[in-house]
Amino acid sequence: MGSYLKEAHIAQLAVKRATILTQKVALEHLKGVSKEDKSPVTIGDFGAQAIIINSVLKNFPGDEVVGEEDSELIKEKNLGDDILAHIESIQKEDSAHDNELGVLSDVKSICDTIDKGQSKGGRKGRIWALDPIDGTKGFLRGDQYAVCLAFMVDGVVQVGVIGCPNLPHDLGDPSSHVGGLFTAVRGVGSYFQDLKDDLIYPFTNSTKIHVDNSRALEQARVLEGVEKGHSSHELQALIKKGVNIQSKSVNLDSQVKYCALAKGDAEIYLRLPKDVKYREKIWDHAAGSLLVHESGGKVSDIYGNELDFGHGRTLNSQGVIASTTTTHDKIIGTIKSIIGEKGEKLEQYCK
Ligand SMILES: Nc1ncnc2c1ncn2[C@@H]1O[C@H](COP(=O)(O)O)[C@@H](OP(=O)(O)O)[C@H]1O
Ligand SMILES: [Mg+2]
Ligand SMILES: [Mg+2]
Ligand SMILES: [Mg+2]
Repeated sequence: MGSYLKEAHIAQLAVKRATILTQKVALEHLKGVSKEDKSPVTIGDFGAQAIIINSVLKNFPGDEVVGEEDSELIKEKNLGDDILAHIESIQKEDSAHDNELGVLSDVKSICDTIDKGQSKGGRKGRIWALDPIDGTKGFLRGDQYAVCLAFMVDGVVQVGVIGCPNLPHDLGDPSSHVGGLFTAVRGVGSYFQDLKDDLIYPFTNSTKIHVDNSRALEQARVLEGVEKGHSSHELQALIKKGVNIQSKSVNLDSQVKYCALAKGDAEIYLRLPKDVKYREKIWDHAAGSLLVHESGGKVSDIYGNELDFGHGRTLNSQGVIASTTTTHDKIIGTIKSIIGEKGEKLEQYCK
């Protein structure tokens, strides 16, 4: 099987166009509406999903898309004209790529395009997994968020592209430039480039990135989410204690955590379940997990099993541990020593 470089290039162009749209929304009006499950969604999520699905299906018309959002709230809350205005403004700015990405010019086609993201996923065929804004809560706070797109074949992620408009180039140096575009292609590697630089071909203007395996476990830099409802910070603290890591974690929203790990700015990303029944969405992890894999790291569920992206719209496993290869086994061993080999004691930490 060849490498999916054309898919990667279209994904990069589409993610970049969508990311710029989200930045404009962030500047102009940060307002969310509440979805059925009470989680927030914004004009930025809808606009980004429309742009990316339109671009993907223009180039690969037979493919399916598993996208997070649908158009119901656009109609209910009358958001269509606002979304259209943002899409038209970004298309005007990025018109050089209209031939490759296509354009959207009315509310009905925006809604129809967003609703093409309802694939059930699965183990067969060419399927894209899209999170138009991952970390919507971070986006609304003005913190980290990411635009995430993955391409899968027969349930295996082949390409992952993540736009991170607010991520410092060096996580340890807050004064460094912000804004990155991360790309992973299975068998080829993981790459980083400045979000503002031109995308001439997948890896022009970009740097190959690697995880940093040089630190001892006790010195490892740990990443966790910001939202206490999305992962168990209590269990994460116990695991850190168990492996003797004393430093404070860096809390970041979204898949920028995978990006920071992949480029060697951190060693461990802990995501322990807050709810034993919760199953992670594939769009929350598909792109990021390939990025870490291709940069030499390891990603698994909390028991050390590989994530299965062919199961459907969700994974059929609990939590995520992403880390350098040198630290992974010890973390999984420590988790099992706390929650039991099969998670017998997990429930007592999930309230
Ligand atoms: N109970 C839960 N457990 C784990 N993840 C959850 C969750 N409820 C929501 N999420 C997911 O957490 C994602 C954000 O991750 P993080 O906390 O690392 O920033 C959300 O993505 P969206 O913001 O795209 O909806 C959402 O899908
Ligand atoms: Mg959401
Ligand atoms: Mg998400
Ligand atoms: Mg989202």
